[in-house]
Amino acid sequence: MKIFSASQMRMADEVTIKSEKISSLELMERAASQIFNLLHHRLQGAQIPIHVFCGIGNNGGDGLVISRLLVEHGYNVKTYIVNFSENRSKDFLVNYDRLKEIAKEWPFQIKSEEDFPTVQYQDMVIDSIFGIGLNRPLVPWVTQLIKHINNARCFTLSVDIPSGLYDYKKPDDAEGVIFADVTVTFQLPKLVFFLPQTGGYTKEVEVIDIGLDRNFLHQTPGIAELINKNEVVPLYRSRHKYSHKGTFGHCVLIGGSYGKIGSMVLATKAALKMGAGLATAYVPECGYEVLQTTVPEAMVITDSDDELEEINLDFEPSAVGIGMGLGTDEKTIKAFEEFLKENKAPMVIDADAINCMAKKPELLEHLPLQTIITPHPKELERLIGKWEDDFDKIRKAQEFSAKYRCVLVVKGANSLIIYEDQIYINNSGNPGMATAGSGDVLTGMLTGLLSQGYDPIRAAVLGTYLHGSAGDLIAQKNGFEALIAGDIVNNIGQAYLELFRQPQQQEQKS
Ligand SMILES: NC(=O)C1=CN([C@@H]2O[C@H](COP(=O)(O)OP(=O)(O)OC[C@H]3O[C@@H](n4cnc5c(N)ncnc54)[C@H](OP(=O)(O)O)[C@@H]3O)[C@@H](O)[C@H]2O)[C@@H](O)CC1
Ligand SMILES: [K+]
Repeated sequence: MKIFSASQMRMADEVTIKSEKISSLELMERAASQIFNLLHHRLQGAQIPIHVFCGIGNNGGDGLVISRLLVEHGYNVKTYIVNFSENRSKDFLVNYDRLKEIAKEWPFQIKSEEDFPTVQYQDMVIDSIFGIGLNRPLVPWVTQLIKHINNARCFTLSVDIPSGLYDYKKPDDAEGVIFADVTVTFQLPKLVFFLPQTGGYTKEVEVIDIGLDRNFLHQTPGIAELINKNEVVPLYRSRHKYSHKGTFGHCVLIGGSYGKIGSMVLATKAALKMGAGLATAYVPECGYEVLQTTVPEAMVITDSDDELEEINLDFEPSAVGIGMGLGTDEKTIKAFEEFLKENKAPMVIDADAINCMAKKPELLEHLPLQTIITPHPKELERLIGKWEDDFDKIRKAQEFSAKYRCVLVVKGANSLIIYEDQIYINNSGNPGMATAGSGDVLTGMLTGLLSQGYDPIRAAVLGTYLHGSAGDLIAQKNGFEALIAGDIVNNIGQAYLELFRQPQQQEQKS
């Protein structure tokens, strides 16, 4: 599913108004009535106090429509106008008058802290203060109002985006943003819902289709693509009856050092479980017996005793995964450099191989085109330097990717796959996957896909999704805490099957 910027959303709005020959007011009515329907369906007329906080722009206008419909259906509603500006939008004003016509109680004006209403824990709040139009810091009393609403800790529904969130940078005050239980957002999800610094402002996201112009949505490239099942199914390549193990390549996993051979066991097994035809593990001598015993399907080549000092392969691999438990000893860096100069096969670079490159950036010059690099945030920082906020991080990662023509898989709650100006946001996975060895499994999985001839961007997107999906299958059975990396490997088969099990519901998960 595409993600648009605020200006693209505004453009979609305008195009729809022209192509459908409807007014912006009608579009607002259509969008906001859908939120009302959702609420009505769940509340079934319950008489809990509902506080609707409306700004003075179109997000506020949406709030006024919801208020009116709630009043018309006999709900216990209080409407507030948050007067942060005199510049009221046209459609706000029309809906303001419409509400006044039918409501017994006129909207209450909030102009300063003295006007703040009491909101109780058992009440409900509809947050329609700011939408995607927020473009500068809030005046202090509006920040206070947001904190006042948050303090009530009552059920809060944000319209389109939690108020106080920009769609292009982190908030000025981390506490000056509505903490929403659910955000009902129009037509397409917003990037902020999936980034570590801002994703936590809403527990759930529901995307509602408000019928914006299909052609425009289809033809306009988004700023990012959210990856759910629907997006990855077309990436899967089915197998032919007459294929043989040579068809699926012979990959090599390189890494391991004394005490860190387990990472290689996980990665090697994962590559095979993903469908690589053959896999060789290249490890120091100390890893030989461990690998032969725990992954009998793999072949093993060994180097010196406790860490790698040389990488000499006696075959041309179809793909390489390197870095798990590798260490960053000078001799290992040298071996890695020599290997990079020789190697032509597609690669996945992880963990200590990333740290080796951070120590010796010249290594980056030798990467094969579209090498996949899979850093966690600390490793990423070693590659691209510090960032201001998540948006700056993405920009810097894009520049890095363009400079070295590499695919970055930035690991996190929603891993980002970045290739030059393309951004994919993985939407599978869960907090249980923040566990030792989870990254080693991912590297093995991506190597397994490259081995079968998947191109690197497809491999990165499909592999990251399946990794998260395998984790989700475990969490459904065992919960988050007991999830360990070996279970992810064991569920790769189920994750493949899950791709084709049932069509996905039109529902978003944040
Ligand atoms: N896209 C669609 O298809 C549809 C969109 N719809 C809805 O429209 C919403 C966007 O509405 P919006 O553009 O009127 O902006 P909104 O967020 O209400 O802000 C209001 C104005 O406040 C101002 N302002 C900004 N920052 C400020 C600050 N710190 N302190 C004070 N003032 C500040 C700024 O105006 P400025 O003063 O800069 O001229 C801004 O314009 C969207 O989220 C969705 O809910 C639906 O109705 C239908 C379909
Ligand atoms: K809002």
